Amino acid sequence: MRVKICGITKPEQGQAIAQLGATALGFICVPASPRYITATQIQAIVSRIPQHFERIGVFANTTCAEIFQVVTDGDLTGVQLHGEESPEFCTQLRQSLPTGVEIIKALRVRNSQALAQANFYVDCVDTLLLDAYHPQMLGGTGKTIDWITLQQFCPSCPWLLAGGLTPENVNDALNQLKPNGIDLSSGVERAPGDKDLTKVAQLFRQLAARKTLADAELNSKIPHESSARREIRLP
Ligand SMILES: O=C(O)c1ccccc1N[C@@H]1O[C@H](COP(=O)(O)O)[C@@H](O)[C@H]1O
Repeated sequence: MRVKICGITKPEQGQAIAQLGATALGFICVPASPRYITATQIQAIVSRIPQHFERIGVFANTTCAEIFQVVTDGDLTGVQLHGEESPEFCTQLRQSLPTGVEIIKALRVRNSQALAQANFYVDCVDTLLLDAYHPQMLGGTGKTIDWITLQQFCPSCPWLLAGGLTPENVNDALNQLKPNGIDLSSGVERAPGDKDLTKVAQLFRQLAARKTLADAELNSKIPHESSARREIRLP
């Protein structure tokens, strides 16, 4: 499962979070956010992590030219659109970005009708992300979505769950939903932009324990297959 830790502002924290098990690091490129950093600051962080980690820039209601510049200067592998970007804008952005750059469209879920919007985006983005709705803030709110309303959500492209996830509630969320990945920001912070590495480590311990349990359950369900595999290996 993809695990994106977002709102990173400090090189040493980016490095530590990658080592702890994140698959993606997120950088806030929205000037109004307390987690905002420039392309030069992003570059300083990503230069310290191996190339296989995903590096996602979060934008809201800006231009294709601005996004292109930050992607290039910051050496990003993907962009997350967190504002009111239309499907047409996503299509236009695809044409202006280098090939292979992932486009993630965030939908801020106010009610179940908001999920219907997903249909308009599935053909022009790579991935959807669901975040909680807040009347004054675009993201990083720490508010959870009412997960029950997402139980029928099954878009034809991969999707990430965001919104108020913490090491304490992530198990509950993943017991109810099966996203392709999760995205955490304020739930693993001491203050905006200052990640709490103890909480990040706690998160990855929870996820590892879940995986061990799931693997054990799977193995107990296929005893014949595993003994057949053992027999094949015998001389
Ligand atoms: O984090 C921000 O400051 C931010 C600003 C503008 C747009 C998006 C932002 N963050 C995104 O919000 C979600 C959820 O955050 P949280 O876990 O509830 O704190 C996450 O995808 C961030 O990328």
